[in-house]
Amino acid sequence: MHATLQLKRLEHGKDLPLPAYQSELAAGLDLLAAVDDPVILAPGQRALVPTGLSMALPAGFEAQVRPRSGLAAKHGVTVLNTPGTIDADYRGEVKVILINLGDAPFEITRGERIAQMVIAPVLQAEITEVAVLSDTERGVGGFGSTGRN
Ligand SMILES: O=c1ccn([C@H]2C[C@H](O)[C@@H](COP(=O)(O)OP(=O)(O)OP(=O)(O)O)O2)c(=O)[nH]1
Ligand SMILES: [Mg+2]
Repeated sequence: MHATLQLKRLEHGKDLPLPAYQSELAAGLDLLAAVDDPVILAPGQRALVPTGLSMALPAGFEAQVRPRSGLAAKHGVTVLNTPGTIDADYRGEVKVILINLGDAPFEITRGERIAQMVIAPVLQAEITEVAVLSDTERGVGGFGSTGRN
């Protein structure tokens, strides 16, 4: 599937490279921290980190902001609201909500790759209210209901 992603570098991100796929078939585009000064995340602390980017996704697509496994495995740093949702009609700055679940302070420096963004198709469903739902074998069972005797 082909889609064009329009990216705009904001004033405070003009010197940072545009996100790029890091390998031929990479799913994610790395997002960089557009912080001026380093930000120290204490254990348990979170921060809304600017990327210096705004964008226009094609209609019918979203961008998902996801953690980088390296930061998670090495430092316990992840994206709090993963997967973050960027709507196709959002024109504000893309920001990343990072949280430090590790046990040491983590320093976010300018230009560091803090998260990745995956472009994915979305379906906007037509909503219709009903009084009765169709019967199924599963019915109301969930939360570990299958495979029991
Ligand atoms: O990790 C994220 C998640 C969201 N956004 C931006 C793009 C998205 O289109 C907008 C709204 O996100 P969301 O719908 O998740 O937040 P909300 O709390 O429901 O805010 P709103 O009422 O603005 O929809 O915020 C980001 O920059 N980063
Ligand atoms: Mg919302």
